[in-house]
Order: sequence, then structure tokens, then C-alpha cells
Amino acid sequence: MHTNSYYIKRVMCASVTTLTFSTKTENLIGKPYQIVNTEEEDDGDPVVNVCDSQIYCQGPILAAANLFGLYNDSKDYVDQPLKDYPNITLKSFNDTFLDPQTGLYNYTNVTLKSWIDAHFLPPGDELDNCTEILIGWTDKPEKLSSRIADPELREWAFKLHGIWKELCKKISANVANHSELHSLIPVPNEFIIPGGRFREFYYWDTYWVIKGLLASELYKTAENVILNLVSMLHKLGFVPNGGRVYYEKRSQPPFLIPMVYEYYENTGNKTFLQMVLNDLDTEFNFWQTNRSVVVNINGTDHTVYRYNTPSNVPRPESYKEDLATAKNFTSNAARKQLWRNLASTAESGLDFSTRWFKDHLTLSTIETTNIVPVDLNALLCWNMNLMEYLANEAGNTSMSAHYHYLRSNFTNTFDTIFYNQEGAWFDYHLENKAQRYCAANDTSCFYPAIAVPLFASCYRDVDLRKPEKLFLFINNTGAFNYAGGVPASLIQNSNEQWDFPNGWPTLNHMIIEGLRKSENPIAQEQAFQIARKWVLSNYRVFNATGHMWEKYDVIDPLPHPGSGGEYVVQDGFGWTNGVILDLLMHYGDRLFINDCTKDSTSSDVDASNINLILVLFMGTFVVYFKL
Ligand SMILES: OC[C@H]1O[C@H](O[C@H]2O[C@H](CO)[C@@H](O)[C@H](O)[C@H]2O)[C@H](O)[C@@H](O)[C@@H]1O
Repeated sequence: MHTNSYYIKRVMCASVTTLTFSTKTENLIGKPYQIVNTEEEDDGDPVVNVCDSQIYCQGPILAAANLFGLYNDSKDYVDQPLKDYPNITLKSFNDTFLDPQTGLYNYTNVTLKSWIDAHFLPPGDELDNCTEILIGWTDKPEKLSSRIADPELREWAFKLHGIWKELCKKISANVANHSELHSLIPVPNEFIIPGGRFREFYYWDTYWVIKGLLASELYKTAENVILNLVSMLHKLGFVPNGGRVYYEKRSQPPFLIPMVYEYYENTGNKTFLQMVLNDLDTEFNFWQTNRSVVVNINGTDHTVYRYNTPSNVPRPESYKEDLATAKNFTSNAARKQLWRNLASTAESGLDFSTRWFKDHLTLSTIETTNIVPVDLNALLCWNMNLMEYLANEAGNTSMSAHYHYLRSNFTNTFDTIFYNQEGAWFDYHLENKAQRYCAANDTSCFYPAIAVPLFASCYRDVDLRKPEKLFLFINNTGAFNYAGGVPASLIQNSNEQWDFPNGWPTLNHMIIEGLRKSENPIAQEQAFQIARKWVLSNYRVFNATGHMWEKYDVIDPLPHPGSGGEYVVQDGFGWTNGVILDLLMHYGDRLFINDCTKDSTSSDVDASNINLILVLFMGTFVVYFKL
């Protein structure tokens, strides 16, 4: 018998599985006993848990529930509220299953499941609906009525607007009074959940939710949702991945400052801006202090940013998946490194994509902390720009000057590290000390991230060639040729959700907005074409399924929800609805359902190419004329 060691024995007996932990009792509480081989030498890298909870982030119950695979979706276990205090629950667990003589736990999947059912409430039990408190609610907001020309699209927009009522949740009083019984983190106001298994707010999702709420004229809700994130800054010093304790060690792409910017541009509410300005500064400083790294190029130091959480244990919401990914890893050090990379990728919001894999194919080769992502850096460049503007609007000229200084230095860094004269921006690899450049005809080359510098306007305004060159580069990859929108990569068969053939609302929106905001007519026409494909295929899937989905398969002429990754595709869906409402605000006067009643999307592509050729012609003329 191995004691004090990494050793878990599974004995199948008929349909009942017996699980025995061959580990001493003292190692079971408070230590990630199930993952660390205590016989191995200390590798000097201490275990960093995601949170202190012995129920939701570590401890024997989390491990047992996952090792037995009691849940189809691992996230269900960590979303269940407790019926009694954690220490009482833990004691009951040990009293029931732990043999004091041997120090072994003894249970079957049946006894374990029935014990869990007796001690936990169903997932999501702690949420109330908030229909009553959507201040300013009207069934048919004026913006949607006036800016959408096609009557069918307008009716659809009203339906999407109606879904805010279903996705809007409020934490029940119980959570605030007894937060130790919940993984949900209490927030002061209502919030919009993505939907399905995602029963809490998510950080970067909320940017597109806010865009949708603004189109829906739900200004007070938008304000309240932002204040929830500000309350996270007060509590944790940063905005976490999502509103549960198991997300407390990592963030998500930095969109709080852009959220406040969008809100302010729509409302002009200076009092609100002044109230949150210092918090926005705190948010920026979190990235500056905790996620920056220095890269030296030709003797000059450049500060850039990467995703890099300190936690190095399995993600509690994907515990069994992270154990499975580590199954061939033989040392503690390698496992901890892998888990830090998996969690850091979740911080990127793009969990998972071949973009982060060393071999562009296999999850276990993940190396996110080695990668300096072009999109994260572009977003922080945008944050600097927005802070300069917002601080000035709020009357804080010294803060504004500070951000002006930061951004003007950073645009040079950005150019030096990420820009390639082939016409696109690329990630940078820390160990290889090189850009992750690849030619347009290489399928591992295209990720929508390369278009984020346009979305974030992280290039000099006078540099009009950059948007055009980027457009041409992406065009050459073939990524614009799909019927339903732009895919998350061109790498096939990875079965990861942030890869081909899935297209995501967030990525399509950033590409469209980047091209639209450029002053280049070719790029702007492509923006419209992508928006048209995206809106019309979402519409068709909605009519076919009755739902909006978190992601879509963009290659099939008959569009349908996406697939792949750790969990089944979810409906709802916060950011999907926000993106459609926002695109209808921009393009509602020129989008018509009849454009897509014909089934052949390839003829749509042909038509859009003809338009592009025409605009290309005109664009050349415009550029020529400017010179
Ligand atoms: O449970 C697995 C992972 O689920 C989340 O990620 C996905 O959904 C989020 C909500 O829509 C979205 O923000 C993220 O981009 C998606 O990949 C969660 O954010 C991950 O941390 C979690 O491990």
C-alpha cells in the first residue's frame, strides 16, 4: 500500500465503482493530495490553490465527485449551494466515508452521489429573476424601432431584447448573508448571465452584453452591471474571470474600461464617470503590475503583457478534464506547469485553441505563459487610449497626461514587437525570442487575434496602409470565405471550441468593428459583408432552433450551432444577443432578410467578392488621390 503518495485506486464491482484514496488523513484536508506526489522532492514551486474553500476549490469532496465522474458537466458540482456550513459538511463527509484505522476513504459512486444530494442544493438555486427591476424597460425600444429597416429583423431584435429578462439575475438575500454556503460571489446589483451552464457574470462577455443593453436603452442596468465589476475591484483588486470563487485567481480580457467608455458615450453621465475613474485606474494597474513582462529587442527593454495566473492546480469547474490532460505527466513540476497554462488560457477567454499549443494540435503541449498575445496587448493599448480620454472628460488632467504618455510609448513597443512588414501583427514567443510569424498560405497562421489591433485602434491614424494590408493578408488566408462568418482559426480537427469550424460572436464583432472603424473603403465593405453573413445566419439558426447560441459553425451553408471543447454548446446567450443588437444599430438600414432566403451562401460569397473588387478599385483610387 502506498501511503502519503499520489496513488488512486479504482475497483470496478458490478455497476458500482469503489474509490479508495491511499493517503493519510492529514494529507486529505487542505492539500491538493490528489494531485501532488508527496514522495517527490519539493520542486520549489509551491502549490497555489484557486481559493481557500475546502468545498469548491480543493478538498476530498471536489476530488471524489470528479474522480468518480459523477457529473456529466464538472461545473455542476461547484455550482451547488451547501445546505450546511463547510466545516460541518466536511466533518459529515469524513464521518461517513473515512476509515480512521486505515486513513482511507471508502465509498461507491452510489453512496457518494446520495451523500452529495443530501448535502447540496441544485446548481443555480441561489439566483432570483429580476424582471421587476429592469428600470426603463419598454417592449419596443425606440433605437431598435427606428434603426432597423427590415420588419422581420426588427421583430427578431425585439425578441432578443426580450431575452434580457430571462438572462437578468439577482443574487438571493441568502448568498450575501451566508456566502460560505455558496460558490457565487455576492454582488450588489442585478447582472446578465450568458445562459445555460453559465449561471454567473463573466468578465469579457459583459462588454458585449453592455453593447446590447445600450441598444436596448437599458442604461440603468448597464450602469449596475458595471458597478458589480467595480465591486470586484474593491474586493479582489481585479475583475475575476466570472462571479464564482473558483474564478478568483484569474481575470479575463481587460474590457472594463471599454465598457465604461461605451456607457459614457451613450449617456454622457459624467457623475458616474467621476465616481469610477480611480477604479478604472486600479484595473489598468492590475495588468501593469501582475501580467507584464519585459522583452529586450536590440538592447531596448519593452514592457508587454501576457495571460499568467499564479494558480497551478486543476480548474475546479473542469477538474476531471484537467486531471485527464495531465495523465501522462510524470512529475509534480510538469503537472503544475500544465495547470497554470490551462488556467492562464482560461484567462485569455479563448479556452481552448490550437493557438496556445506548441504543436498547434495537442492540448497537453499548451504553452500560453510563453506567448505574448497580440490581442491582449492591443486591448491594453486601447485601454490606455480610453483612459486618456475618460480621465480628461472627468476633469483629471494629470491622470489623462499619464495615460497619454503610456500610450505614446506603447505604440512604438507594439509596432516593434508585434508588427510584421508582411502586413499583419503576430504573437511574440518569449522563449524563442521571436515573433510567431507565418505566411498567409500556412493554415496555422490565421487567428482573429491578428485583427484586434484594428479594433483597438493601436496604430497611428496616419498609417492608412496598415488596415488595407491587414485586410489583404487575412483575405489571402481564405478566412473571409466562409458562409456564416469568420472562423476562430483555420486549423481543422482540433476539436477545441476556439478553432475551426466555430465562429464566435466576440471575434466576428471585433473583426467587423476593426474593419469598419478603419478609414479604408475596402476594409469597410468587408466589414459589412461579414456583418451580413453573421446576422443572417444567426437569424436562420434562431428560426430553426428557437435559440441564440454561444458559437456557430460558420462553414456549413446551412448554419447551425457550434461544437467541440469541454462542454456542449450553450444557448442563451448574453454576448451573442449583444453582438446582434449592436450590429443592427450599425447596419440595420442596409440589412434585409431576403438577402438570405436563397440557400446558397456560396453565391453570397461570390456577390460579396464582386462588391469587394469594385470597392478595391475605388479604394485604390481613393488612396492614389490622397497621395
Ligand atoms: O468551464 C470551462 C470554462 O468555461 C468558461 O469559458 C467559456 O465560457 C465563458 C462564458 O461565456 C467565456 O467567457 C469563455 O470565453 C469561454 O471559453 C470560463 O470562462 C472558463 O474559465 C472555464 O474554465
